[in-house]
Amino acid sequence: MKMTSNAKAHGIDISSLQREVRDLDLSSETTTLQVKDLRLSYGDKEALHGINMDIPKRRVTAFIGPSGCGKSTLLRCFNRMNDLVDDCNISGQILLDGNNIFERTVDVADLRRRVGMVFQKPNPFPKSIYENVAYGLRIQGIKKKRDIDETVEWALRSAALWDEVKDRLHESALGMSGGQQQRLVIARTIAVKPEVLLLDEPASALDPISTLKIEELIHDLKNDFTIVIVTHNMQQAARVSDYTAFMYMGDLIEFGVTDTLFTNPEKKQTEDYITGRYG
Ligand SMILES: Nc1ncnc2c1ncn2[C@@H]1O[C@H](COP(=O)(O)OP(=O)(O)OP(=O)(O)O)[C@@H](O)[C@H]1O
Repeated sequence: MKMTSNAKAHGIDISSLQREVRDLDLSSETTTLQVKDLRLSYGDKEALHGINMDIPKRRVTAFIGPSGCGKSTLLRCFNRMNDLVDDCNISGQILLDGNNIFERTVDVADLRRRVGMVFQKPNPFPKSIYENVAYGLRIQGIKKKRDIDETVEWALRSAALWDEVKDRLHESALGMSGGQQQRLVIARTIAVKPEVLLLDEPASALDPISTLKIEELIHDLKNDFTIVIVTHNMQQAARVSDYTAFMYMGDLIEFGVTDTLFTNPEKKQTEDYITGRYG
């Protein structure tokens, strides 16, 4: 069944997206990541001013908003990548399956396995295609070749890359196209079976065909993973996500079902942004 809405915002015709009609409702979702009064400062400049939100399990959540509003900063909190930034102070909580990820006892390497991240620019290791995907498994101590072979194939198939690379698994990953490299990085990330996949503008460095493949991949992967994607491309947010969060200057302005947010936003700031009045 297709959507029947004719609403258009920012040139986005939601009715043309041909998505299944589902009764999405944030309040009836299971929460994977719960953000509670999260504040973050770089030095004396506060970049997140107290964010509260529940990221739903096995859905795609998009973060949109003008440059500098804090999308990547918030995304990086979910696997504590901001720990690597000097002079960065965080208060509040993020609960992953109910446990605060900022607790001292949390093993950050384990957290980053459970919450994997893919960046804007594909960053394959200078190793073979096979070894890129096997890398995380070896770190986990998996030694049996058959187990590694099976997971490498599963991850490459899940990343819609297997058919393109199965005959050259032992060639360098650096010889792949940018779009293939990004799918390889996604395969590498999912090989260790994370619960959450963070995607920071994963297609912005790619051509339109590779972008489409990444978007199709996101659609397939949400059956198994909770996905959070930062994107500047509102058409992309509308195409791939179930829920969208609109941020502005360090605040979460509106968070809800993507189709509703794009066609009938509650807040004027959201409407101004999606209709192209600023940003
Ligand atoms: N490492 C850092 N050190 C200091 N300030 C930072 C750092 N990273 C981000 N900021 C500041 O924090 C604010 C939010 O930045 P962030 O990159 O999260 O925004 P964004 O919405 O992802 O932007 P863009 O869409 O341009 O990537 C900005 O004012 C930015 O200058």
